[in-house]
Amino acid sequence: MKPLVIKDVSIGEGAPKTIVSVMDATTEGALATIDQGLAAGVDCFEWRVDFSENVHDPAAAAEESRVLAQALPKNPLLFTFRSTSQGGQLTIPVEEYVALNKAVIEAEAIDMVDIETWIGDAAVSDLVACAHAHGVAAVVSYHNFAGTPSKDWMVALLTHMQDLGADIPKIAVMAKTPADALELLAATEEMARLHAQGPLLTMAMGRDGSITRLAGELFGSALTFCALENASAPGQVDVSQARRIMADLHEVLGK
Ligand SMILES: O=C1C[C@@](O)(C(=O)O)C[C@@H](O)[C@@H]1O
Repeated sequence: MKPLVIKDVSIGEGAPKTIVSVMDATTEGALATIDQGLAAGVDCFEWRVDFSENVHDPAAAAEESRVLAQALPKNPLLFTFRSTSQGGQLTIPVEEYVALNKAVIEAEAIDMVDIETWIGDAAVSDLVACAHAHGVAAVVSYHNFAGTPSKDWMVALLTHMQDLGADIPKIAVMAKTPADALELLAATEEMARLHAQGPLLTMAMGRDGSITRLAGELFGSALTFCALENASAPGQVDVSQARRIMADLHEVLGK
């Protein structure tokens, strides 16, 4: 598996890299969150545009992406519109979703873009091609808040995302039992060992899934979403605690 190097961060090498969500309505608020994250040693930032006052204005969102990227000369910036069914704040028609993502990609300020699978393979491929044409890495994502599908189903989905051109295939499922966490880890391990061409991003949400957010170095998940002040999904671990635990695990694994 080849690491994905973006700015000063090598994703897929060593301990998983931390990422926190920026969930502010205004640019000033987002910049303050980024400052707070940088001070806490966060590696990557996810701008959750579904919280932004610019969400219905692609040109304003593109401009905001430039301002946020300027605050991050060394750390990757992921752009995400998260739909309601996937755990986000609102839902927009696919055409509006594609137009918003294209406007921000074409501004060439962001480093990665999150593309939700529910929009369908044709729209996913269209956005992946647009991202690659502008030097932006594609994270193709799937969320399931109802439960954890079988290992084989998750491996098939991760493989399909990769076939669609994803630089980072990503799945988040809900763990209701510790066995669900094991299922997600087994899918991640199998995908990493047999099929992955680059880094993966997988997690089980909820209290019983938290362990999957910390153990990625061994099982094959290269990035982990953490809580800065507020969590953006259930089961996220505080970023300082996650960094400590993952640094300790990295040391143990190196022995
Ligand atoms: O896709 C993800 C992962 C996530 O849902 C989590 O479970 O940590 C949090 C979201 O902000 C992010 O967009």
